[in-house]
Amino acid sequence: MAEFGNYIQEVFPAVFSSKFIQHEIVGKYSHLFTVQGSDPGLLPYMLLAHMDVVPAPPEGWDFPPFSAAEHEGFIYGRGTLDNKNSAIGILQALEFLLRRNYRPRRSFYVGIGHDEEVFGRKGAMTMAALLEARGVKLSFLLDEGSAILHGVVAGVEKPVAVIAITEKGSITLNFTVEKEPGHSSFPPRESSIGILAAAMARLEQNPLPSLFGHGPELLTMEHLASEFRFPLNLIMSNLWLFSPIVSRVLAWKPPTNALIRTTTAVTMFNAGIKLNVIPSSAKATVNFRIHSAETAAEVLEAVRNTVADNRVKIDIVEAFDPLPVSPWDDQTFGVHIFQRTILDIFPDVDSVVPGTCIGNTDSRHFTNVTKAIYRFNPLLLKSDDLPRIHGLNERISVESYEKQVEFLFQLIQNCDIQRLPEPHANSHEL
Ligand SMILES: CCCCCCCC/C=C\CCCCCCCC(=O)NCC(=O)O
Ligand SMILES: [Zn+2]
Ligand SMILES: [Zn+2]
Repeated sequence: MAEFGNYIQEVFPAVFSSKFIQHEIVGKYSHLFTVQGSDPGLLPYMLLAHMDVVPAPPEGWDFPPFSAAEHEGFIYGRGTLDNKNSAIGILQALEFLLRRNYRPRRSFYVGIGHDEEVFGRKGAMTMAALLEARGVKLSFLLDEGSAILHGVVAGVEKPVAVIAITEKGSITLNFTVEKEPGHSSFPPRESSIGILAAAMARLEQNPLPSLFGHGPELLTMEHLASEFRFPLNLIMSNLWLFSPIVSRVLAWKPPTNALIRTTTAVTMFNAGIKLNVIPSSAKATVNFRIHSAETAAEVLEAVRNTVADNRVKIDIVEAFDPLPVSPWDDQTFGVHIFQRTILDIFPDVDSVVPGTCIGNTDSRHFTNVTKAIYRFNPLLLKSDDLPRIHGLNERISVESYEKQVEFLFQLIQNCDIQRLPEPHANSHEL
């Protein structure tokens, strides 16, 4: 982490030597930049990213996950999509602007967290507390969490920019079964492993119900309606009638299933120490991502009812409710800026629609400094790209990275325009 700090100082000299940029190290390794605009009357905004990554076992990768190998126009490596692309992309865009002697009118903050993948407690939380203590109010905050999607939603053929206006809640539970250990030659009828495995199977086989129509996914589908061909466009425009069918279609694929319900993911399972010893305990961890219309307490209650076995002890690792919904209308400065900048840099994007971030981001710690939190990575993602995030062969194309830098370069300048002209393509809707 410290080395990364040295690296950015070396490769972005204009950022680190600018008279109007203050750089602070927060929570030991995170970076907070305050870019002082020339007009102090304008409300500042914030660009957020993170430098930490999830682990990457080398097996199964075409190129070593920490090599940044370039092959056929793609850079392979853990973090290329989540979220070194934003961390480096923001600084790269700022460096380019400074080298052209650009002085922003509107102040802004750049936050690069170092512990997003472990809840952002030291990085993002401390940066947010610092801003709050300084009395900062942001006009908007932009973080990772959604993208330009192409071929991800069944029936939508053109690329659509989905800007997440909220993110799901989360509850992680540890499940433990304790039993008397002993010799495997005279085993008990049920082992701790068998009891726990059965409980996990019940959780997987009884997913939480679809809540389609009770959260912001309804808004997403309404905004996407015109992207579907006949008769799907009619169906999407009349969700009051067709929502049960739409809900079933969305449930087919994991990324859209995640939009309509609280998801259940068994992520860790441990038991046993030797082949001829009955294990004394078995442990599992399950991560639930909570739909906007549900709370962590409700999910816990539903889980207890499904497990329905007192021998399975349940402990909460972490829990938080879904995040508030940010404004989505063309009077909102950030929304206007995103729409305009997407039109400038991605002319093939057919619609800009509000969505839900199905994962969690550092932005959730900033609710006290702004109500306008948006999660959007200016990257084109196809269905085949989604499993690479936290998975194998994570990669970004050189072209996509360049586009990301262009988007940020343009966004910073668009934020300084006194009165943004009307967007030039009226097929794009908000
Ligand atoms: C009509 C919209 C369909 C939505 C389909 C899903 C689109 C997926 C787009 C982007 C990928 C989501 C990544 C979420 C970012 C999460 C960052 C992260 O890893 N945080 C930690 C965590 O959540 O555990
Ligand atoms: Zn991330
Ligand atoms: Zn991640």
